[in-house]
Amino acid sequence: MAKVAIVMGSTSDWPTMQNAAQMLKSFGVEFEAKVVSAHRTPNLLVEFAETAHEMGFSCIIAGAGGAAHLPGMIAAHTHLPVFGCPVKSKALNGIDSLLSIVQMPKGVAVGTLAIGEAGAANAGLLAAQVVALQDEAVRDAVIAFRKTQTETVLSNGNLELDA
Ligand SMILES: Nc1c(C(=O)O)ncn1[C@@H]1O[C@H](COP(=O)(O)O)[C@@H](O)[C@H]1O
Repeated sequence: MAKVAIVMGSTSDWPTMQNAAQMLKSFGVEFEAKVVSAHRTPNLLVEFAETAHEMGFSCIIAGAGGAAHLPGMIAAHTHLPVFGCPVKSKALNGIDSLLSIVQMPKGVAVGTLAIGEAGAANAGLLAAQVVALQDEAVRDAVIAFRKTQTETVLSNGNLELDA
């Protein structure tokens, strides 16, 4: 089965990026998660991105905060789809991360998600949808998830005042 890679700039991103991992796990999609940094481990980044397709990954989720060059640099070294997750930074609440990831130059694509946990979870969902193109069991799991979500919202009914 195709695997999904989750890479992040630091272990401090893991609480956010775990949301992507949990989403993949819920659909039965195999994943590997590790720290790779464009700034701190530049050689590892090139080695990882250049060989990711040989390792059986179907797409890559890359999360980083602050000067978040990781997703773009990964995308520069692979033909696999890359989903970028802006991690919420302490100083600028993730606006820096978002702007660093989203404004890629034409010709090198990163699909940018929302800042923080929701974005990371949606990156996991998108990656599962990529895997679902070739894998019926994952496709059925994604469809079931969406159906349950819709039913849950519809069953909420009318909202009442607390007091
Ligand atoms: N943005 C990047 C990159 C990169 O883009 O390569 N490498 C680490 N970082 C980010 O630095 C922040 C602080 O890292 P530390 O908590 O380790 O100091 C993290 O959010 C990480 O993603």
